[in-house]
Amino acid sequence: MGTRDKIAKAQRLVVKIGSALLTNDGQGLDVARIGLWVAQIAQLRAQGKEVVLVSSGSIAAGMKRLGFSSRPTQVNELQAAAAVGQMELVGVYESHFEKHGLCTAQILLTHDDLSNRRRYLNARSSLRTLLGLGVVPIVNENDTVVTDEIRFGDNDTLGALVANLVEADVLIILTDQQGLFDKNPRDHKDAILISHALASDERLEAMASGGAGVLGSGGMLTKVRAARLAARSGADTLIASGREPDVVVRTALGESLGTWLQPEHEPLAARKQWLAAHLKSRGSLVLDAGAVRALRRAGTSLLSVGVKDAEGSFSRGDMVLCVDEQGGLVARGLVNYSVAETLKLLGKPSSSIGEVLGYQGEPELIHRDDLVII
Ligand SMILES: Nc1ncnc2c1ncn2[C@@H]1O[C@H](COP(=O)(O)OP(=O)(O)O)[C@@H](O)[C@H]1O
Ligand SMILES: N[C@@H](CCC(=O)OP(=O)(O)O)C(=O)O
Repeated sequence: MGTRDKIAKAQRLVVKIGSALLTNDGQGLDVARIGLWVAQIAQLRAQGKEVVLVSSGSIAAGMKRLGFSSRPTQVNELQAAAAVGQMELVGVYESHFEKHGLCTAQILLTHDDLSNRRRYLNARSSLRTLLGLGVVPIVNENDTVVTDEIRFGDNDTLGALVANLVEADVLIILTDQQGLFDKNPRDHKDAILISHALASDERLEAMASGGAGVLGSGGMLTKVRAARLAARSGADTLIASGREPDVVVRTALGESLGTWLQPEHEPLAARKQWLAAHLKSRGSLVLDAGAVRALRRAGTSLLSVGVKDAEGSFSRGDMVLCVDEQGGLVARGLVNYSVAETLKLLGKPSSSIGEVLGYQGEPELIHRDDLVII
């Protein structure tokens, strides 16, 4: 079982601070407490570690500034609050970090920035450059321009994707509870803290499905899912209380605080991680039993001979789901042919592609480098 001293050994960490913590019971930002988290991050930096901070709080800060007494429901008002509040949020961080001689940078990301491979590579390169220069990047979702369909929504997911992006060793999620309990501690006095688990343990989702607090967005469920996402690139996740004094520093010294969720598998290669996490599927392919076996056991490419049906509106290069004949998800991958071409190739050997389509493309429907087995 992995241990929390990994924080002490970690070279690169992502620290996520949630809305539930950052705000003074909905009364704007808790500036004094932000100073305490900044001091902990400064200690990590002083030990030579690179830290990316993912911080929520723009909407809560903007609400106070604009005099909204409750969280607006209209998207344009939420976006206005985020635009106003983000200014204050980064200002507070900048002034706290400055006291420790540290320089900060603001990075606002949207789903598109991470799902478009070129922009993903650009985001990765700027973050790595900033870290190399000793800067502490402060990331938030670009709430002012996102629409509902493309929102990350909660910052736990964003934190995990950033951990993937920079290949962090550890993702630390600071929230208003001591960690993940076996049930929502807000509703159950007898809830028990989970100290260690594998991020992939399916029982965690049921424990975490108790909903979010008034100020937060995703609750524990998005934190558990974030841990699973972070595990794809090999990162361990700590979910802990940001109200516990010096929680990060004490954990690094070996104290058993919070919930530690560790990866089970070897990290996926960066390209496959990106594939698994970012693209929305445009259709699906139904695989026969032989193809399912070949993909699962031998890690082969997917050939048209093993595909029985195709649906959706995908083009060459789009992401499709590969399902078995019972509808169970087997893999995701980038397909080499459009849906119209694929339908013509169903059940046919690769050697007939030239004859069926009138031109010779790749012999595989999906190359194994472009496939992620689920
Ligand atoms: N099993 C659980 N263990 C701990 N907290 C839980 C659990 N289920 C639901 N929660 C809720 O999740 C909340 C934290 O999530 P959220 O409000 O989204 O915070 P943040 O803004 O830090 O992301 C807690 O206040 C708690 O009420
Ligand atoms: N991007 C939003 C934060 C979304 C949010 O509240 O997320 P979380 O902290 O995970 O509950 C903001 O800055 O207000």
